Amino acid sequence: MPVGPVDASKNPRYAGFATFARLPRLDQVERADIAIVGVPFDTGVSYRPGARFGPSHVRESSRLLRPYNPALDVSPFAAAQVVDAGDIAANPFNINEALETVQASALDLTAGGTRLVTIGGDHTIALPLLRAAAERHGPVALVHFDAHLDTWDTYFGAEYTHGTPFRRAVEEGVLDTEALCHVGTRGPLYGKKDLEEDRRFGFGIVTSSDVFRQGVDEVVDKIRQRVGNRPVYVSIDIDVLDPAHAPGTGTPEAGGLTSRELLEILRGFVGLNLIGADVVEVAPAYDHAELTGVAASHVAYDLVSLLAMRHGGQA
Ligand SMILES: N=C(N)NCCCC(=O)O
Ligand SMILES: [Zn+2]
Ligand SMILES: [Zn+2]
Repeated sequence: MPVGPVDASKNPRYAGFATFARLPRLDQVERADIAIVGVPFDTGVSYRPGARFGPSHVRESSRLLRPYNPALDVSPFAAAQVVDAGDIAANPFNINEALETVQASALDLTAGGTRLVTIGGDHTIALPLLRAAAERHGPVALVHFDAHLDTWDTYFGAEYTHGTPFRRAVEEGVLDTEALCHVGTRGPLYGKKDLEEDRRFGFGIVTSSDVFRQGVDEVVDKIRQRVGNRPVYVSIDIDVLDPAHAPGTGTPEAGGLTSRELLEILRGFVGLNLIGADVVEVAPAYDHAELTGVAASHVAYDLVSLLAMRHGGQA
């Protein structure tokens, strides 16, 4: 029997230490099927800093999560042993070293087959997480939810930033270039070339406007066709949501998805071969009333649910 969260009917949910969803810590259980891990790192940002405080904010905002997920008909914390593995201590003054630490820690945590849902941190951290995923599964498919492409080349000559992880990932061969998709893209670019290069790397794009005009079902069909049954990693930059739904982020763009649209698309992923995921770019200093924290915690909860369904043989 998995060790579940603290019972909110016996211990008020606002009391005690904030682990994700009030789950046990990794060191309190014998083994974990799914682990939430934080990466408080934001040295890769190009605009507002503060995503280093994302993991603790998302944990605080996850206290109200309940054990049964009706949208997916699963009790994720009963179907699998889910834990909070704490934070990876990434060096804030040396990006290369931070990337190595994140990659090594992700490999460590997944050694016994544990699946990871990582809370950022800025988007730079997707690169070492994808490197670790590829070491375990070979080049992986990617569904990338974001206002931005994040396939730019360099900023101020720097290769490893939050605007460049997926270009580096393609160059390094950790992605399956037959099965790459951005979802929610919008906003001004540096030039048309950004889109041409992105297409050359193999990405398909479902823009934020496509989600609005075509609707969730058609978008889910397109993504599923592209991914098939390949091992797939899902990377969610919270700025894929409209700033009205997620103001607490570093590079906000108008015209984004609603949290309902994002959750509905994720719920269309039942049966995909999901091997890991992240939720990044939550910067609490710009949040209001935990809007962004709550959105991110619910998105992480649905990702955990999808992984738990696979673990429990439900999907
Ligand atoms: N990954 C995020 N959130 N933003 C990338 C923005 C890159 C830029 O400043 O052009
Ligand atoms: Zn973004
Ligand atoms: Zn991003």
